[in-house]
Amino acid sequence: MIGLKTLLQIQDLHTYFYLRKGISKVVNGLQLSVREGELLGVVGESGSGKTVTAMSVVNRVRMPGKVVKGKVIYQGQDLLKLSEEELRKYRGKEIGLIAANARGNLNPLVKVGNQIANVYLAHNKVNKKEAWEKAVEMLRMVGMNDALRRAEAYPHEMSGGMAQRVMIALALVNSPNLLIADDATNGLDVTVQSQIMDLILDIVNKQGASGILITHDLGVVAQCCSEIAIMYCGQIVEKGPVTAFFDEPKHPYSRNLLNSLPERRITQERIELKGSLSSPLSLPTGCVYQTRCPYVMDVCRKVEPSMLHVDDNYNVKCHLYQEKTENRGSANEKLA
Ligand SMILES: Nc1ncnc2c1ncn2[C@@H]1O[C@H](COP(=O)(O)OP(=O)(O)OP(=O)(O)O)[C@@H](O)[C@H]1O
Ligand code: NI
Repeated sequence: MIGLKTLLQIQDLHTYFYLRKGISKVVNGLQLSVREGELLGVVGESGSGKTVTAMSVVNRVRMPGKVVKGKVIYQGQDLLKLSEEELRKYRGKEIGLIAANARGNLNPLVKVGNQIANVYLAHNKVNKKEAWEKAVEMLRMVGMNDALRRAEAYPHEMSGGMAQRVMIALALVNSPNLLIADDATNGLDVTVQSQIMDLILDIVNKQGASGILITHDLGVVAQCCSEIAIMYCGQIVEKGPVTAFFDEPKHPYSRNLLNSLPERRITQERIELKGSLSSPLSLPTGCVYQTRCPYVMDVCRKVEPSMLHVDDNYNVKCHLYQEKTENRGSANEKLA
């Protein structure tokens, strides 16, 4: 995978919520890049800011939230600098988003077939009939029996699994270059979950697209993704190839995550660790993980670590590590 072109680069992203009780710093200087053809799994505890990050990437954070700093560079263009109208050319076309909570993101008043057709119409030179046919074809592709009849249905007439499939059809109808799936299978039963995962993988592979898979399921990441990023308090604290990560996670938080799994078994259970995340309303100075870290040092309470490049395509945001220099190899002895 070395040398592949970067498709998306998130630089120093900060997204804050301005609440009555203070400023909630939900995303704090997040750095992340996705290369072409890569499927990146993003994992983190509930509340670590995964969804807010996904919404920030497509500039859909609304008051009281706001992206206050940073860049989201997609194929050389900073998406955060675009007007709403310019952005629309990217959303639903270049970038497909499967949002958490499918039903809440569908329009309750419009037949699902029309919702898909409208997204197709907006980006393609076709007439209404052709767009409708495309919608039905998409519903078929996402595994709906009786797609023609389903296209005529309203969201409330569908089960959660069906609504999720509609969301996927919507996200994929214009063959996006980048698919962002936020907890796409959350709340669905296990069989439907794996069908939907297969579908996403199949489409990403067939279209040569890139994907960001936001999930609690380390097993899915181990099975499906080429890269993994670990999120903590609105930052990516570790990112690297999946095989290297599961061989030897580097950040103390990642180690804690894997060790918390029964017999290091990778399961589908939601991640829950002892102690709680620092509140985004009062983040400590220095490293965000200092309050839970067994290796905490003085420097961690004073200086925020930078995202270090410790090995080929491998990054860790932790004072225990040193930037890889040409002759030194990876500095990973301190945790051994
Ligand atoms: N509209 C909002 N107003 C205030 N705070 C918000 C809002 N949306 C999100 N937050 C806060 O941002 C933080 C991160 O939320 P987010 O939904 O991104 O977490 P997540 O990692 O996606 O969690 P989960 O795994 O449960 O989906 C939380 O502390 C949440 O309370
Ligand atoms: Ni979420």
